[in-house]
Amino acid sequence: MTAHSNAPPSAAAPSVVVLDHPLVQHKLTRLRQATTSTAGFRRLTRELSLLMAYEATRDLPLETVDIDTPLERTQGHLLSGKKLCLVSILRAGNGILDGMLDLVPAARVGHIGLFRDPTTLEPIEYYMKLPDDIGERVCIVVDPMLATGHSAAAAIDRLKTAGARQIVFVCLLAAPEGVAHLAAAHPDVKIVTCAIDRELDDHGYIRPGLGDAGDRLFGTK
Ligand SMILES: O=P(O)(O)OC[C@H]1O[C@H](OP(=O)(O)OP(=O)(O)O)[C@H](O)[C@@H]1O
Ligand SMILES: O=c1cc[nH]c(=O)[nH]1
Ligand SMILES: [Mg+2]
Repeated sequence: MTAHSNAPPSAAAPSVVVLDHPLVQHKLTRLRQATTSTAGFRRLTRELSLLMAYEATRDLPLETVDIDTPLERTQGHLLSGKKLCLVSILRAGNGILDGMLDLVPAARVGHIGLFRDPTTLEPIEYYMKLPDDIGERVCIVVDPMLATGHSAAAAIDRLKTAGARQIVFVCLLAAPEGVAHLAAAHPDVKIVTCAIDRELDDHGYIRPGLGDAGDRLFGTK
């Protein structure tokens, strides 16, 4: 996959990677369409998760190992002892989590439950469970939407308090405001997204966007 680094909207951003691959853009366009069914939305999210995982795991360290093929002894490369933790921001993050676990089934999983207060747009936490050894793991935080960026920043605050040191944030769609907020709050966190949209509207929705990711994933509206 070709990963394309756009100019970050904030000077504080160490890296924002927008996946401009044709497969990603095709699936994202289908996902945006209001006529896409709940089943279709879920399937597309899962497929996009695999493609995003490819970029999100790009910097994982490898170690060289000796192996035997059926023909000869050679050297190969395996993921090193530094282990992964996928962290889903509930509930919409679970749509991405499912796909990523297909690719890295041995990863540990953390959950942070947050919902946005519809009036203040501030995140309200209702749940958190993380592996004890989170500080020794590379954390990939997943949530389909980076809108104001407050949910992502709050979740990453909690992760860092719990000891996490290496964090990547993965979303389907980002607003410029969300990228700027997250980059300012956590300049060490790499952001991987399929697109940076035009703007946030007065209700904090990403435009043109795809609507409410949780409702579309779980059919709650
Ligand atoms: O960047 P922000 O402005 O904080 O908005 C993004 C958050 O909003 C959505 O969750 P929501 O609050 O709808 O909860 P849900 O996953 O339970 O639907 C989304 O999944 C993010 O977590
Ligand atoms: O556009 C948006 C913004 C926040 N949360 C969503 O699900 N969609
Ligand atoms: Mg929602």
